[in-house]
Amino acid sequence: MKIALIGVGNLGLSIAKGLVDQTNFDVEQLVLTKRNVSNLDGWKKHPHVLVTPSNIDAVRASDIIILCVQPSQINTILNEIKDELDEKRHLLISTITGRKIQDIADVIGKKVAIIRSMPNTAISVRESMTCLSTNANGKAKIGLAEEIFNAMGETMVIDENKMQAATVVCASGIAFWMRLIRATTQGAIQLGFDAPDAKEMATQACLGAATLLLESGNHPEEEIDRVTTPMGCTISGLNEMEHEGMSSALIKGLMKSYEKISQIMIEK
Ligand SMILES: NC(=O)C1=CN([C@@H]2O[C@H](COP(=O)(O)OP(=O)(O)OC[C@H]3O[C@@H](n4cnc5c(N)ncnc54)[C@H](O)[C@@H]3O)[C@@H](O)[C@H]2O)C=CC1
Ligand SMILES: O=C(O)[C@@H]1CCC=N1
Repeated sequence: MKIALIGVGNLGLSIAKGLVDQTNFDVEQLVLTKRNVSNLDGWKKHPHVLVTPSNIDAVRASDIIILCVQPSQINTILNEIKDELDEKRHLLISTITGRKIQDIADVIGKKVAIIRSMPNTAISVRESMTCLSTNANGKAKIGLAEEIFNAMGETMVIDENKMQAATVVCASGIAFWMRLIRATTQGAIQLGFDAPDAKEMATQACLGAATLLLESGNHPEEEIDRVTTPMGCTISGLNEMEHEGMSSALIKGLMKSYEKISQIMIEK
């Protein structure tokens, strides 16, 4: 595959790392673009990686173009590359929050296959939960998008009208989990562990909980029932957390993030 990543910032770099480390398919060429490429020098040592400030050169050299710029930057990029896009050759994959497939199609004015994706930065370690949507023009290439993102985690094809919700749960979601891990780390330090040990304990406990749910297929509450010994310490702690609004705070946070995406959608 010949892939271009347009705008390699936080997410683009994570995808680049995931792509060069995955072993499911060959990346014949990976082109990375950014306005100022000076801090991408390390990537030049990778075989098959090309670094350039030219989005047009990247499109010319690639079949699959992954757009990773901020929502406010996307129209500038689309106007810059649209004349180079070929309806038969190119697959355009957007990671842009709050920008619909139709918004992109309207700017480029061609029937290029467009797929909207929502990965998270754990794509760098091939553990992303990536949601994908497409419209009629992209249908034939959804399998290709699944192949790409399945090599770097799990994928789910969803209706585009659920993409905002998926952004909050899966992409913002890993930040929410990390904040919970940090809070657990702080608690463990207060209980006497040094910071590195506290972080390792909190992180592995989190990984264990997630793996248990994924592998068993059980509902979280079923597994919680196995941990909460009657009159024990776990239920005392859990109930105290609920009195302080833990579940409510998380749900309210998800709703607030969702509302913010609606605002980003208006600010085109
Ligand atoms: N950061 C994350 O965890 C996730 C981000 N997203 C979406 O991905 C997109 C990028 O987000 P981030 O990586 O966080 O932003 P970022 O600001 O870190 O990266 C954007 C990059 O685009 C580059 N850029 C700007 N104008 C350019 C141009 N004309 N040509 C080439 N490169 C240009 C910037 O230099 C920067 O490196 C956003 O639309 C965001 O909503 C989606 C899922 C997760
Ligand atoms: O915070 C943001 O707007 C982007 C989208 C999801 C993760 N980062």
